[in-house]
Amino acid sequence: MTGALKLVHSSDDRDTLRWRAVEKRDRASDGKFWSCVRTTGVYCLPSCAGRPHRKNVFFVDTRVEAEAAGFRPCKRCRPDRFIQGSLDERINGIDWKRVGETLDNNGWAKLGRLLSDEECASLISGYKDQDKYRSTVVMRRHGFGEGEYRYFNDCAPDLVSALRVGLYEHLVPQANEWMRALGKEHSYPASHLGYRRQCMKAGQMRPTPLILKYGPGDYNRLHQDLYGEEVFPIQIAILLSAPGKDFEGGEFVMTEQSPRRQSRAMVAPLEKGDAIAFAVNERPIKGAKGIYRAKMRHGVSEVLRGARYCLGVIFHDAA
Ligand SMILES: O=C(O)CCC(=O)C(=O)O
Ligand SMILES: [Fe+2]
Repeated sequence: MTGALKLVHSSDDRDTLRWRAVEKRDRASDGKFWSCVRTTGVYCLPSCAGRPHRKNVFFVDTRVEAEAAGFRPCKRCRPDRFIQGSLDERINGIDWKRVGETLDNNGWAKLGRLLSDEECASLISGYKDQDKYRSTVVMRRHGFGEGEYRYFNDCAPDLVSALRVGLYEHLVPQANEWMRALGKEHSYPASHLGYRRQCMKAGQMRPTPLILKYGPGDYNRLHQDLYGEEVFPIQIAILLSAPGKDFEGGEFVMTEQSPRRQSRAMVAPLEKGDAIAFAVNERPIKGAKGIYRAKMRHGVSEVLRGARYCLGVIFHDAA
């Protein structure tokens, strides 16, 4: 009997163990829980070098809880940069409620860090491997800017397919909501496989995930990634290079054009491995007199130094 009882830890016991891990700066505990420090308003990894007082600290199981309670990521241990688990686990761990609200308010939302340094490196090194791609686009030739990009063929790396399939499922409710708000009949199936069938019916069968590569002086003019009638209204980009280290300049920029207004410009600060979700074309905005349509465009400012790579995940296929 006593043996069985011993297995049941009270939350006090659990917190004692957690505090011990914090005291030891135990790396093995990173990602298992997060410490919120009331006095500073930040949350940390157990291995953080900071030395808070026990009385000022409480623990939460997820980052989403820490952020929801109003805590900011610690600048020292960068709990927001910590990644673990399978890609699906990372995708499921995103605070999709916040992403949805931010997409509604701004037309774009950061998803946080999604890819590890190793994953970024493998996508970058795969760029030279022509067999993986169905085509290479030299941007100058089309007046798109300077730089080039390659569309993956149907045998894209597992990582890219998993991103497309996994992210799609979380964006569908928002996409369907936007269609309703815009008064469009269009709707999107729950799975990306189902959606690819819908694209196929519209004659859009060529995969659109791509890698873009920019060197010094390169840039990407403001544009929309439309490839036919069938459009999924939200897309994702993931920065694969480190700003300030691998390259300088090259900011991800967006503009929003609302009826009878000047364009609004927005810059998304991204770090290596970070993902951003943004409106492909139109999105609904709730105004005082009802819902109106805003048009978004995105692009990249000039890269001043180094090399910048980005993975683009567009959900509709191309004609
Ligand atoms: O390089 C970038 O950050 C922009 C990429 C882009 O245009 C896209 O992913 O559609
Ligand atoms: Fe694009």
